[in-house]
Amino acid sequence: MRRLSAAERARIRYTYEECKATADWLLKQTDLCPLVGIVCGSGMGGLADMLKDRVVFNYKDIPNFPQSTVHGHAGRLVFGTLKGRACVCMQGRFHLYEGYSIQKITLPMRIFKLLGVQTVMLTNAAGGLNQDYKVGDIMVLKDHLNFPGLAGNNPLVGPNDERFGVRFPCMSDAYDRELQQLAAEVGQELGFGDFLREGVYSVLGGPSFETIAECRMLSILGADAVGMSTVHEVVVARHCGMRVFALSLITNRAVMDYDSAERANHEEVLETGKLRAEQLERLITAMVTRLEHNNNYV
Ligand SMILES: O=P(O)(O)O[C@@H]1C[C@H](O)[C@@H](CO)O1
Ligand SMILES: Nc1nc2[nH]cnc2c(=O)[nH]1
Repeated sequence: MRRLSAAERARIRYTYEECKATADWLLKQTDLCPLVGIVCGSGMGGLADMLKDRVVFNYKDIPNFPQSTVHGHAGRLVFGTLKGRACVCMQGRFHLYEGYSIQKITLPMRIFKLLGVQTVMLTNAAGGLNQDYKVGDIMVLKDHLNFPGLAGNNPLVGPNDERFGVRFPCMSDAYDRELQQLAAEVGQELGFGDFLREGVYSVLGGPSFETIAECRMLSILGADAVGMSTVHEVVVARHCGMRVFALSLITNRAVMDYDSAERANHEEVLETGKLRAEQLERLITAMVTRLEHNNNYV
């Protein structure tokens, strides 16, 4: 992991004007006006390579952007087209456990909004809690359990700028139902029915994986999968009015049994990402080509 400077760590949030300056800086250097923003989960950075006519920015060169510090998160913002549709893709995301504030790890969602993005498609690697799930399954998120948020660590804590959104955003419609339906249709057409699921994702702070008792608790509470990301981004994306679709690649089975010899590890997570890379690319590409956008959207 790269060491963070004290100054990088200290900065908690960015103003509307600073976010706008970052978005304008990016827009000046590309002719593309992306309507779709994609976030690559651990080991899924290959999704960004499917874009054509690419313009690539290293996070370290983007004003106000944090830096990726996790293996499997390259740290590049890639503009490009997918079957002619302009997209922007984060090849690497930020996590709470990297030491950034929750406002900072979600900054890219506000940049997406100011770039003109209307639909955000988030991917993540997650441990499967649902006993019916297998490694390699793709779970479309229908809801989440936000443990940091329930404990007071929500990215919207602090002064609210109405130019982004309202003080008290609704989350009962966080995951767009039409997009879930579209994923199911496209998945069936591609022959992915056997490994496409839908479920509830629970987020914890990480970086330690869960104990057996924690996995059992999450399962009892209704979670189908557990991870360390996505939900914070969803909250900020919904706050500023973007449509959200999210999926988890089940990269490992959460250990629920004291007799089990299984041990969660990041290498297995990255390996499973590689094995399902092609199917993930096909699912996302097919969905993007069928997304409808309102050109007058503000
Ligand atoms: O960015 P995601 O949520 O895909 O990353 C998951 C959670 C941890 O960062 C890592 C654990 O292997 O994968
Ligand atoms: N918290 C958590 N995150 C993961 N990311 C990939 N697998 C897992 C897991 O088992 N637990």
